[in-house]
Amino acid sequence: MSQSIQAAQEESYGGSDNASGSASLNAETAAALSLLDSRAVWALGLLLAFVLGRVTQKQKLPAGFKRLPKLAGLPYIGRPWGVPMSGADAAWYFSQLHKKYGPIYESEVTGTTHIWIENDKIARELLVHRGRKYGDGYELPAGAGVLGGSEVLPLMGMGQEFWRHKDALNRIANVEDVSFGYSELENKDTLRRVLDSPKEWSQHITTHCARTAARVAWGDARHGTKLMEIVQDLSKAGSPGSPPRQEADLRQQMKVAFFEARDDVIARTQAGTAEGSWMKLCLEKAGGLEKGNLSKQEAALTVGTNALIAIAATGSPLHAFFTAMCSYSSWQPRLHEELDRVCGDRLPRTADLPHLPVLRAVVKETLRWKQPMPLGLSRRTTEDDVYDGYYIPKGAVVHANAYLISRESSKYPEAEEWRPERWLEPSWPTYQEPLSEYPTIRGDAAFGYSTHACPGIELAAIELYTTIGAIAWGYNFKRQEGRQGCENAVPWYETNPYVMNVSSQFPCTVTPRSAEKARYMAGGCEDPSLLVKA
Ligand code: HEM
Repeated sequence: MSQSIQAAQEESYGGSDNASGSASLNAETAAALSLLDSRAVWALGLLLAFVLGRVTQKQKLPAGFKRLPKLAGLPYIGRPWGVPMSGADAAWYFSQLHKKYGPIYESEVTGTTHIWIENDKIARELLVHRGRKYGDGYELPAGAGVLGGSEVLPLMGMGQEFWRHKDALNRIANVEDVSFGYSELENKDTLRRVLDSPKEWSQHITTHCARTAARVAWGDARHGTKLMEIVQDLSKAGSPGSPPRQEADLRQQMKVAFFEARDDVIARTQAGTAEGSWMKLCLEKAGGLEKGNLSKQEAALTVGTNALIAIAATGSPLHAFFTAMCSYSSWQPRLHEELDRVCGDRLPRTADLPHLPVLRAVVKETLRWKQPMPLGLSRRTTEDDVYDGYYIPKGAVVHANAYLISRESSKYPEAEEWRPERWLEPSWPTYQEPLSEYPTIRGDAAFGYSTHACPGIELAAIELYTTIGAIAWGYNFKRQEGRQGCENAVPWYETNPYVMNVSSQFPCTVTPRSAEKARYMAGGCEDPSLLVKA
């Protein structure tokens, strides 16, 4: 076909004595035509595949069941495109689909059915009440190749091994003093670092999370330094196209760090100098741990990955708190008034929490507003199921979209706004009494639903309440004004495909609330080498 059109074209140009010009023209024309040709073949192929797909799809559905609303896609390959890779776009993308397809729908990617759940009622019905059918592990991009599903709890499938690890984790993560008192000790040092270099507030928050997690995990904050590097590398290794070599190195790096930290606790326990920690509990098989009976190797991996998750997960709402303070500064006087009235000239403690409803509302609303895991943690179904007449196949990947669930309009009017009053005033649908107990982040959907739901919720609660309380007790926060403010916008929402959402550092002016508070915060810092960003 292209040959005859080429001949006709030569004729219409009437030949040429410029041989090279003619040759290049012909080459261009031929290329364009072959592109046209290939487009036609593609179009025909796609049409054929579409028709075939419609037929086969209809055949696959068991009799008597309805098919969930399904996102359009290509047969066989399904819909591998669509979900934006990063930024607020992902959240926006799903809100548009939600409007069109409703609260539960499916899509297909290379033969796997993905189920998208976007309301709390359905998420609870499927993931809680039928939890065992919806609890199989699903390899995440950030986990694939780094640590296998058989080694870390969040990626494990259901079964005896899962329950043995889960039981052990629940025990170590829920002892009477979940943070062993380290959270409050670290708060004081963090305030000191922010005083020393306030522009580096984001770095200080990450340092705070790493030190606290390392102390809780191994009784020594120094192990946190390595974890900070690993958390950064882990997100890089999870990027599409990252070389397998890098993942293998990271896997090795993680294991070395976890085993070294474990051996350090063994040595300190033998010397009688080990402070309280998850690892010490495991080694002593304290608090009923003998039941789970994790080997030393399993304990090293369980404690290590738990510490890594704790750093990334708690860092997210701590960053979001700065965003909220810069965007809704009128709440600062109300928060300061409560903290001064209840705590006076010292930092807030766990025992103060029943008297700090405004602080708890600020924390809960921050968690709702900027979900740390906006698209949840995906699970696989272990058997076929039927919901409301709709067929959900075995092996489907189920995503509970935390971002949209936390924005259901009947429950959360003005959902895009950060409004702590929705937890404090009876006119809002989410209000609950008594205020000495509510609002609380315990049981919050941000910690997941399924049998895999977060075992770190108690530690997260202590850390978020006391750390945000301490920072708010000591400081005023202000976004940049004028031209600088326009150039350095406060980030709205950053979702990414790697599970955890943490905003990057943005310019925020952080100043001590008074000279007296500054003097208090200046006193003491356990590790002065961490005062300035290395
Ligand atoms: C603000 C802080 C945190 C948030 C928002 C958070 C959220 C979550 C979510 C959404 C899940 C998945 C639940 C599901 O599959 O349905 C999860 C699982 C998990 N979290 Fe957290 N988490 C936080 C802090 C922590 C901390 C401090 C620890 C450490 C003690 C921790 C350890 C874990 C572990 C080990 C899992 C996997 C559990 C399993 O697969 O059974 N998390 N978390």
